[in-house]
Amino acid sequence: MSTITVRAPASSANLGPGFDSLGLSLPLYTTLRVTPQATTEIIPLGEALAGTPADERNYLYRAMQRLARAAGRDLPPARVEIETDVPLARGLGSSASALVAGLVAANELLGRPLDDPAVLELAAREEGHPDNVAPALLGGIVVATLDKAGTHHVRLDPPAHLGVTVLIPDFELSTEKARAVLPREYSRADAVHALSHAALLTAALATGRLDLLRHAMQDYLHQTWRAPLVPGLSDILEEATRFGALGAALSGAGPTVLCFHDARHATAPLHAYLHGVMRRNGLTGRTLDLPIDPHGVQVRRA
Ligand SMILES: Nc1ncnc2c1ncn2[C@@H]1O[C@H](COP(=O)(O)OP(=O)(O)OP(=O)(O)O)[C@@H](O)[C@H]1O
Ligand SMILES: N[C@@H](CCO)C(=O)O
Repeated sequence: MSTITVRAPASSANLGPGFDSLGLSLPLYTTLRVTPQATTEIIPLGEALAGTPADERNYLYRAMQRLARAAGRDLPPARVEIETDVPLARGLGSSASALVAGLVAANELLGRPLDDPAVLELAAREEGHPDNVAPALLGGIVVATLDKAGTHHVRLDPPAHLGVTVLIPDFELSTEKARAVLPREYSRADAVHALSHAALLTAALATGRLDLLRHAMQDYLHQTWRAPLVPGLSDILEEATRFGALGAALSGAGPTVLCFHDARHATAPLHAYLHGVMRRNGLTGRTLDLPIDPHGVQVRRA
């Protein structure tokens, strides 16, 4: 019986002002191996998934069932192995990566009853916003909307030389908690600030205007409210460009912080600065340089 292997990448959403609408794909992966067999077995592998259910309550398995339901089909029994190197609840789209892996694996298992736009829409509705699931599916940088009319998106190839440095602190922050601190209403001035900066950022990324990132990534819609949950965030947003960052933002709902850098230049000063911020705030964590993943979700049959 052939095994379907699905590898869905991590992602960084918002990029500052693109709240719930802009994200990019990063090369850390959730991997799902599905082998049809007589009974269903769900096997989370590795320390990172030690606390996740090894039964039908598992988030990826529920995603598989969700797709089968949307397709009006029953999920055949299978051995389902799950691995991930996306850190959970850190603002790197672990839930979107898991959701996309589950939906795509079930779609493959069932002979692709849903086309790609339908899988994207299902993923965006399940997650509640498209800014992690769209880059996890499509790779690159994606700007996407989700409304009554469904999802609409444009995928951008990353500009040449654009690299990412992430600071991943050693503590979890659930998206639910980080959304609960946001105000219900905003002023017109805040709305204009947000949409003008998101529009400028999208145009800057589309045209390779890396010089505009610093200004275009300014955001008061969510980062201001979330800063108390992420020690050091305000300093990094203010100071990181002095150490080689092209711009900085809270990654998704945090606590990871993303800095863009020019991949032609050394990033050692930026890493030293970010570690210094962690030390000053009594935090531990790691920093990583990553390219933007151009591929999105990948499927292999063996
Ligand atoms: N591979 C996985 N297996 C089981 N559950 C997972 C897996 N990946 C993520 N999850 C679930 O998703 C939760 C994290 O989702 P959450 O939306 O809070 O953060 P995130 O997706 O990592 O970050 P963000 O949405 O800010 O980018 C985990 O606590 C866990 O319940
Ligand atoms: N746009 C989402 C991403 C995290 O899931 C947020 O910032 O809450």
